[in-house]
Amino acid sequence: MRKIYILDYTVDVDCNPVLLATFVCILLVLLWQRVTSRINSLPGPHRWPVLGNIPALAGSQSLYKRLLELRKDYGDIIQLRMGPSMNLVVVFSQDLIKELLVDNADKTEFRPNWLYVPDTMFNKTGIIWSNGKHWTHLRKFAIHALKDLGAEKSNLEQNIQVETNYLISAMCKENNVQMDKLLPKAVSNIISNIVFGSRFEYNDPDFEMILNVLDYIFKHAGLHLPENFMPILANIMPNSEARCCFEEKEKIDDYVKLQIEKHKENYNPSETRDFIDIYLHHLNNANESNIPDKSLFHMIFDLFAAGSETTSTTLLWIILYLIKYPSVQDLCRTEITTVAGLRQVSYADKDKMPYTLAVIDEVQRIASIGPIGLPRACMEDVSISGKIIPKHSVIIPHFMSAHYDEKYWENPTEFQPERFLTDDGKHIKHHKAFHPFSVGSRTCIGKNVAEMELFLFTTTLIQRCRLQHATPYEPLDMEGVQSGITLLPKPYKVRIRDRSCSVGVERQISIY
Ligand code: HEM
Repeated sequence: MRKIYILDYTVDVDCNPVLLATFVCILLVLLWQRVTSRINSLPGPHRWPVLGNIPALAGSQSLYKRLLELRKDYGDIIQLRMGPSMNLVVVFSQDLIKELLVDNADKTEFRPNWLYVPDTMFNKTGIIWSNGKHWTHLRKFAIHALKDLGAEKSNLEQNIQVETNYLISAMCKENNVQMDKLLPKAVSNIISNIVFGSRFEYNDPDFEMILNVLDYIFKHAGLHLPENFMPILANIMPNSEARCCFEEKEKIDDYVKLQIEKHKENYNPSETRDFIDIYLHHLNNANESNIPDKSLFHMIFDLFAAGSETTSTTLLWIILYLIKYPSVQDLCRTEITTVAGLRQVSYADKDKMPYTLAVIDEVQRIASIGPIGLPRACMEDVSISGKIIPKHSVIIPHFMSAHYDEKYWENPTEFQPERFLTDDGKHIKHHKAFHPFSVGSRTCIGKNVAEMELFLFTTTLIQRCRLQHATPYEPLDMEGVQSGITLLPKPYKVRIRDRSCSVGVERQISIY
């Protein structure tokens, strides 16, 4: 036995060098945790050695809910340690989220590109997961390209109208259609039109593959994956979900590469078919392009990843609320048919349909499909409400807490579309604490596209179909399940009556 002196600790240990080294390592980790927990004084649950607070979050199916439970104990800014060294700060309530993302936008607009899973998948080069000048260039480019392609003009509108017609005929064609499989197809076809200049048939095997991969990634690549905090697990865990995500994504990568090559082969500088053409024009025209070639490839994945699942999940929630509140559905239908009769609804009609818009907004608020935002990071200390969020923290704005903030919303747990209407009921009222598309310098670039899709899909569906709960003896569960990134409604069944057909064909659709 020998005496060992480490700082102020004195210990007797056996001289076996392996045991000695292990012992010293553990001691250093404990000391490190003790020192850093004193420096960082934000409240949070007890941290375990090495694992930190991973056990506090593990097993919780819905991360957003677990965080709300922790809020009750630790307040509106909580700090968690993920693994041995990653600091995670969760911020609740409208006032604090505004202070964080708007007042401190320049300090909190970063993505934490040390989070292993998204960092490996997005490779720091797309819009979603890049930072600095590269991100600014790509974001600007994509916003302009979406505008040029008609995100605010008739091109996009026509594509959405065509797709709503395909969707409704697919819904009404057979019994027991699975809506959670059909809606992502309709919505992804809008992105496909933007990016590739064409839509897919719903049974196209490439399309099925793209959607399956996106679905897998959305369900599995959330912040909850332990590989994010301990990358080594991706190599040693036999069924590492992170590794499966990387393998799945390669399938989309191969498809996108092929499409870019095809576009290059029949490229015509005087024609603009889609996003890929705009990019090729940019490469041809710029003397010195600030956007590297591989970025196109990553931007395309970003648009599919960010624009498909989010929109289709919102539509699943809208249908759920319409069957839960048939009188709301009737009011929408009266408004829609008064304005448009049986003709195709256009986006210009929206100014005359404030109630229907208010219903869409209220569903986005109450369902909060992105209950917690995509992770941000601060590259320097940020002070909010007198508390310091330490440099290099991963920051999570809890958007659902803003959507239910009693300071800004009366009876926030109640579904009240009228709260989004002006007193005379003729216009939409804007609310400070409403952030379905986030706030600050990193807000969603697809907001205009998404709003047009939500309006045209919802109005056309209500205009053409009567939607009813197919199993009214079973209560509808309005609480969602967080599936990776988004909050999905629990399974429900809808009876759908096609109003455009005089005999009124009835079908049943399911949302699993
Ligand atoms: C209802 C549908 C949608 C919702 C709820 C939604 C919501 C969001 C949210 C919450 C963010 C995170 C912003 C942040 O970090 O603070 C985001 C980012 C983003 N969204 Fe959307 N989105 C939707 C549709 C779309 C569509 C249709 C597109 C593409 C056409 C799109 C493209 C993007 C991109 C590229 C980003 C990353 C922005 C950046 O990091 O700079 N989104 N979206």
